Amino acid sequence: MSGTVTPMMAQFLEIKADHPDALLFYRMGDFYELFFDDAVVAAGALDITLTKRGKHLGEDIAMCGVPHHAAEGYFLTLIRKGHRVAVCEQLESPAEAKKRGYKAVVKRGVTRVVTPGTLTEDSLLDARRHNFLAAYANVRGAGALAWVDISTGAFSVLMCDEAKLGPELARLSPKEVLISEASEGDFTTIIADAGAAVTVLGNAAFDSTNGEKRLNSLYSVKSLEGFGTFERAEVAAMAAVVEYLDITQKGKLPLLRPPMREKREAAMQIDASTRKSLELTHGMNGGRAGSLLSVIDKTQTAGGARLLERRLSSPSRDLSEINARQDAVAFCLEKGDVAALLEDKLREVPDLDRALSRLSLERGGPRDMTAIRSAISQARLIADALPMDMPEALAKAAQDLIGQEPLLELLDDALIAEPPLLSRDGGFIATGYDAELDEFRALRDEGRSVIAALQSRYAEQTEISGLKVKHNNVLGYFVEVTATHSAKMLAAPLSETFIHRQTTANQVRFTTVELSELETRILNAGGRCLEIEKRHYSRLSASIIDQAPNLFVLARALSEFDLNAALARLAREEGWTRPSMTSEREFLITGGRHPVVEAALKPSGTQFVANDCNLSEESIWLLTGPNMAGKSTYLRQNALVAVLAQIGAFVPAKSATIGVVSQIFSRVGASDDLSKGQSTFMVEMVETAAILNQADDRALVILDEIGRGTATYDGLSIAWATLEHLHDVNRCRALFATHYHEMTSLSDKLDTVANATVTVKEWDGDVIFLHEVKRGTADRSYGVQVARLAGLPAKVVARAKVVLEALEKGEREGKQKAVIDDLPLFNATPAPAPQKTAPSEVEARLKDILPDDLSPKEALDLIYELRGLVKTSE
Ligand SMILES: Nc1ncnc2c1ncn2[C@@H]1O[C@H](COP(=O)(O)OP(=O)(O)OP(=O)(O)O)[C@@H](O)[C@H]1O
Repeated sequence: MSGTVTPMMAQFLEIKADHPDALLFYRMGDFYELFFDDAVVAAGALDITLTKRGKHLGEDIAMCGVPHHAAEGYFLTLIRKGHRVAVCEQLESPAEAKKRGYKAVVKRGVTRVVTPGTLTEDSLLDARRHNFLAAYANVRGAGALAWVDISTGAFSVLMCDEAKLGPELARLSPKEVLISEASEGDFTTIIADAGAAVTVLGNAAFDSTNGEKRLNSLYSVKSLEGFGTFERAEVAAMAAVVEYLDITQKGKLPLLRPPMREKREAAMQIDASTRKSLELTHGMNGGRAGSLLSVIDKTQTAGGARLLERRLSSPSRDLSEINARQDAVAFCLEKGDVAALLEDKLREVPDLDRALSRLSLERGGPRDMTAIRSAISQARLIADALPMDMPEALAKAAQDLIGQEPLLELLDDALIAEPPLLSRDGGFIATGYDAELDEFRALRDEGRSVIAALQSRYAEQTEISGLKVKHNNVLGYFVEVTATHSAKMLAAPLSETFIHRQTTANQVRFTTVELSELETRILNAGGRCLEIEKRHYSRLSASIIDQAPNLFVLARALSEFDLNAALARLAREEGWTRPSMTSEREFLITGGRHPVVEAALKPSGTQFVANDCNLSEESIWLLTGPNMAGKSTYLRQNALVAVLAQIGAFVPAKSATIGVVSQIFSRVGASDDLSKGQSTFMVEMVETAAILNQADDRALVILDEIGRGTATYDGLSIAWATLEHLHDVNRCRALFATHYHEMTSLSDKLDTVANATVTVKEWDGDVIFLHEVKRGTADRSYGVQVARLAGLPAKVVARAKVVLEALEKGEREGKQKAVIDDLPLFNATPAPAPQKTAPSEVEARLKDILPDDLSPKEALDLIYELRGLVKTSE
């Protein structure tokens, strides 16, 4: 048999051939099975047992499987590990297949390809984050990036040249990026660096002419002009996204909203490394923890949380937009009762966007419909409770909250309060909605009580009290008695009513004409109920999808209210203030704080020390100060204040006046990028170069210890020249922290450079950090003292002090090298460990004395006594 291929295996191989790059989950009854190499890979990745099933061309076929009801979790694990999954379902029942012939194989086909960018299930998604699928297209040198969140339908596109691709991907953090075969080599690294999966599509998917046709038919328009004027590259990128959705969703396209054309000039520019170092939406470990987002997110709904993430990823630089957003937050803050009511109602709002998209992909259920119902009804309640005089942004959103009353009424009438998850088993349509359905339901349910009545009648008639009417899938309904009653049942007169069906070891089973008729009626009623409910489900689904564009707008309005109420709560709870925004180049912050560091200090009861910053007059501050004093914290807190101000939030400060910031650059801390073959110093220089080449006069630049990764004089020279360049060429606002005290003299030469320092106190040889930023320069670095606090062995600290003193003396006298040569050699023998000795006689005697009780005479006597003791021990 080794050379033959079973019909089922032939079917498997045919389907697999169409999906070579995905793990094929092949449905067999209640399981998904994987075969051959797929099985080996999946068993390893999922840590499940690898078995064998038959042979193919003489070789064992490797196999593993997972139960279908638990499959989602396995999909997620595989996707997280970088795999793609093709889900192959049975397209007919085994009974249907049998009709075609005894050996016919059940028809199967791939219904969906699960990839990182195309997830829709709540269980596979983080509700509070977007899950973007992006495509990058390049048409005759012009680049464009399109991205979609298929779980919400939001679709955007942006002209984006190659140099800007990295920063844009860092902003969006998509899960998957599509590129064409032709550009495969060029962008793979940039995409992988952004943490996204790279998916390569044939060049045809990026064809802009066919793409335009595809998009026109998707949106049922003659031309895309109604949505904006799109460049060829933009059309190509959008078309690739749509093509890919078509492939992975097997023709069931999600509800895509009309594409939004983003303009780069509208948003504050933040590059990838700045985003990372400021930890805006992701902490250092890549998750939400430790990020600014995690500290400021007080939203009640998943949609609100996603809107906040979106805003924080691209703060605005449009003054009127920023002011309008701040007006909305200020309103919620002033009208505390309105905000409280909003929050109260919003708490009940489910994830409308995602429910809607699941319904459109036919992956939804009755609970998605009730989610939509309760979102609409909460929106209505909110709209009714809102006052008339609201700021523009809220007034506009309030209008979008209403208008869905007919749909609400329909869903209210049609659906029960708490329906089941799946539509498959029915039971979600409300009683009284459809008279025919109610009738069949009564018959179905009544059938059960009729069966019970029949059972007691038969028990009486046969005088067999243990007689039961049961049901199984083979016989349907049947009468069952134990074998002891078999003779009685098989003889007249009972045999005239009870027709023998089956004898098992202990039981005998019968049917009756009456029972068969009843069975048919009951079964039909159940089937009819399901049929009717299914029809209603499709109708309701269509009514909802018909309203999808308006529902997306409604969802957006709810998110807007949520976000503003949340930002107001944040301002109230944390005592934040409204920044005053201008179109000039001011930057004046009093009592500024770092929200994340402050939150981290809170549990220990440590007070965060607030600090001022004024770049309005001298636009560059050169900050010196000891290690650990709080320089990096100070630098970042000022950048974060600017970011928060421009998303429309209030800021952690007593007061703030900020001229709108166009770009933020932050070069803080150092890390190797060994994957790119770059050393710490190299990474630092690449990032510094980017800043010096790009920062404009409205930028805010933060540079922390530039040049520390190389020899002292090289580092100092680079830092010096960098500062001069920022001052002369970039003319931006900047905070520059350094340990090179020599640089403080630059403030005398450059008119807009000021010196500032973070203060410390020295106490008994130790440093005490005051974390206060003042104008002026630091006198020393205190590096050695800080090292001591870190637990460096005492001997090393002592030695370091000696070397430091010698070096400082040498520098003063201009003969550094000679002094180093003169230093006594480091004594490498370890210091003897301090020994614990028993107290001496003198110490023991002293311990017993109470000095206050001694008269002068007794004290003198004691001295003689002690002296005597010392003598004896000598
Ligand atoms: N304003 C502040 N108020 C209270 N604590 C602060 C403040 N600023 C910083 N700290 C505390 O001091 C620690 C060190 O701060 P930071 O890393 O900013 O110092 P640094 O001067 O940049 O140090 P280094 O020069 O060694 O990099 C912080 O983790 C925080 O706990």
